[in-house]
Amino acid sequence: MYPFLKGHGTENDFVLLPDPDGAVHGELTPERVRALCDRRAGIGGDGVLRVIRTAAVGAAGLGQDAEWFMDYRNADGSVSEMCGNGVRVFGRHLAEQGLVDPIRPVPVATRAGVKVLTFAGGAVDGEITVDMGTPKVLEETTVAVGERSWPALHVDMGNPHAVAFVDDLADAGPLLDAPDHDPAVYPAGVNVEFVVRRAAGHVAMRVHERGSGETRSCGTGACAVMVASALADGAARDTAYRVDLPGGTLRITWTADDRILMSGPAVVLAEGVTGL
Ligand SMILES: N[C@@H](CCC[C@H](N)C(=O)O)C(=O)O
Repeated sequence: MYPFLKGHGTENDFVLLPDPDGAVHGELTPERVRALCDRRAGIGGDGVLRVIRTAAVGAAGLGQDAEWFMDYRNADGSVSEMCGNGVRVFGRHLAEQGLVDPIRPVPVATRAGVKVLTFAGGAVDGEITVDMGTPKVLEETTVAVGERSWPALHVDMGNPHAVAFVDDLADAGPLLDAPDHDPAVYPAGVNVEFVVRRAAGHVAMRVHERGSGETRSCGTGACAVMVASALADGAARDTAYRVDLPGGTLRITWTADDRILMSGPAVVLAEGVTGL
């Protein structure tokens, strides 16, 4: 038996595995991740966040100036570079356990580099803002669902995203199957976002996540959507957008010095032990 917690950020939900010194899990296998994320036979989640000290990971280049490393896995057991909702939940867990001080900025190492978290008013249960770094805007591509296809913009937020503007979010249909994309452009797969405009500086989206299927929210996806929307609106840099998702709302700011800040809630709602 080993400890776990359950948390979510705008209903993008995760199983957290405290493993500070890397002694609990050893190699976290895809089979175990799938068992934990199973919504009927497991705890259930869109992904797993292993909470491990950077020093225990032993890999160079993860950001040795951050004490903690977010080891993120998708529900299908695959590894991803980054999870925007997950890193807020990860930070809240560390702060609630007294492992970091929420009064100060908290650096967290990820496979996409160090992300710095700020807790509004130093409170663990308030809004958390993540400095997501500089977005990379890459090529125009296409995504397709069934017979329909849309032009899309390839935005890299540390992990890959294809953002497509649609007339109606229902147009994207039930996103039960992975949208088709060009494997030459996305050799490691892609997260696909469908977006509609609501008002100036306000959009709504649905997402099909690589490795997890349709989820209620995706933090890196909301950042990619904001970048694509701001570029399309000619409003890039020094601007803020509200992004509505099925599971809640995130506020995304593109700063004058080309960084993306994502603000939203994080909840840790249960803890226990499991033998899965
Ligand atoms: N839900 C996450 C993204 C998780 C990783 C993604 N599915 C991928 O494979 O890149 C978020 O909030 O950013």
